[in-house]
Amino acid sequence: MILAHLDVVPAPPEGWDVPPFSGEERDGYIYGRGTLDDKSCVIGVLQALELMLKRGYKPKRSFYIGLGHDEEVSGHNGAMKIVERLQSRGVKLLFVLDEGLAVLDGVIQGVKRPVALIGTTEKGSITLNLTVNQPPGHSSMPPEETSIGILSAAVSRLERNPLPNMFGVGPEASMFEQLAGEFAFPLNVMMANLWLFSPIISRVLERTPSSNAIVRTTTAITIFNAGVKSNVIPRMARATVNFRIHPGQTVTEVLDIVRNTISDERVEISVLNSFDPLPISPFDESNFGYQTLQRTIHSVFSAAPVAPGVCIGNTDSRHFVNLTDSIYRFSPFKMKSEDLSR
Ligand SMILES: CCCCCCCCCCCCCCCCCC(=O)N[C@@H](Cc1ccccc1)C(=O)O
Repeated sequence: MILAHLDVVPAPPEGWDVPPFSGEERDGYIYGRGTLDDKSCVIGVLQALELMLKRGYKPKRSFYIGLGHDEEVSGHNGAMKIVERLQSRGVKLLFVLDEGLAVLDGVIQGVKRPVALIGTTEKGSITLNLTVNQPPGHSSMPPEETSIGILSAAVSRLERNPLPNMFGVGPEASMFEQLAGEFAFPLNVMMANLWLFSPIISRVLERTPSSNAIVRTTTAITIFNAGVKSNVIPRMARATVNFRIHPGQTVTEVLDIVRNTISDERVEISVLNSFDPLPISPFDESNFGYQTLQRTIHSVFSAAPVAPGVCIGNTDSRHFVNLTDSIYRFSPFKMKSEDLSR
C-alpha cells in the first residue's frame, strides 16, 4: 500500500518568497506550502499511475493507493477510515510505504555522498497542556509570584533539562553502523565500533537540532498564552508542550520525567494526546518491502547507499500497524541541510 496526503499546515502571510499557494517554479524548484509535505509524494504517485496506465502495464499483484486529507491533524477521518475499511474487508498488507525520510545530501556531518534513509520506525509523541491558576490582580500591587511567572519557570526548567541522550539504546545505532563505510577516517572506524565510541558520537550528535532529534526525546514549547491587558495580572497562564519520544522510551516514562522536572504542584499537567514510538519494521535481506524499496532507490538515485533510520516526524502510516509489520517512511527526493527548515 502506498500512502500520501493532500492537506498542508496553515500558511501565515509573512515570510514567503512567493505567495504560499502559487506553486511558482523558480530555478528548477517549486515553491509553495506543502511542496515537500506532501504534495510531491501525491504527484509522484499519480504520475506513476498515469504512466503505467498509458503503457498498459499489468502489475503482478494488487496494490492500494491511500491519499489522506487530514494527516496534519492526526488522520482521524482519512488514514484511520481507510484502515477501518481495509480491516472490515479482512485485508492484510505486505508492506506500507509513506512519506518520511529521504535522500540526504550533506545533512549527516562527515558523509560526503548522498545517502537514502528509509524510516523503519517513527518516534512517539505526547502533547501536554501546562496550566497555572493564581489569584488575578492589578499590576500596581503585584504578588511575589504570578501565574505567568510560575508557568515561565516551569517551561524554562523543561528547556534547560532535556530528556536523556539515548544514543545506542535505539535503532539509530544500526543506521550509523550500516553507513560506517561512507564516513572518512577516523569517523568510519568510530562508526563501525559504536561499542567503544558511542559516548563521544552521542555528544557530537546532540549539538545539531536534526541529529539531536534522533538521539533523544525532544521538548518543544509550541503555544504560550496569558494576559489580555498591560495593567491586569491574569488568573490563568497556559502553555502547550510537544515531546517527540525516542524509540527507547514510552509515553509513561516521559510523563514521569516531565512531572519530576516541573516539580511544582501549582502547574497542572494534562495530556492532550499521546502515542508510543512505533514498532521497528524488518529491514533484513529477506524482507520484500524493504528490498523492493532499496532496489528502486538504487536505480533512481545513482546507487545511493540505503540505510534504515528513525523518522522524527509522524505520518499517517502509524495507523496501519494492525495491517502489516512492514511500514517504511521514505519520500523520494533529495534533501540538503538548508531544506530541513523549509
Ligand atoms: C544524523 C543526522 C540525521 C538527520 C535526520 C534528518 C531528518 C530529515 C528530515 C526528515 C523529516 C521527516 C518528516 C517526516 C514527515 C513528517 C510529516 C509531518 O509533519 N507530520 C506531522 C503529523 C502530526 C503529528 C501530530 C500532530 C499533528 C500532526 C508531525 O508534526 O509530525
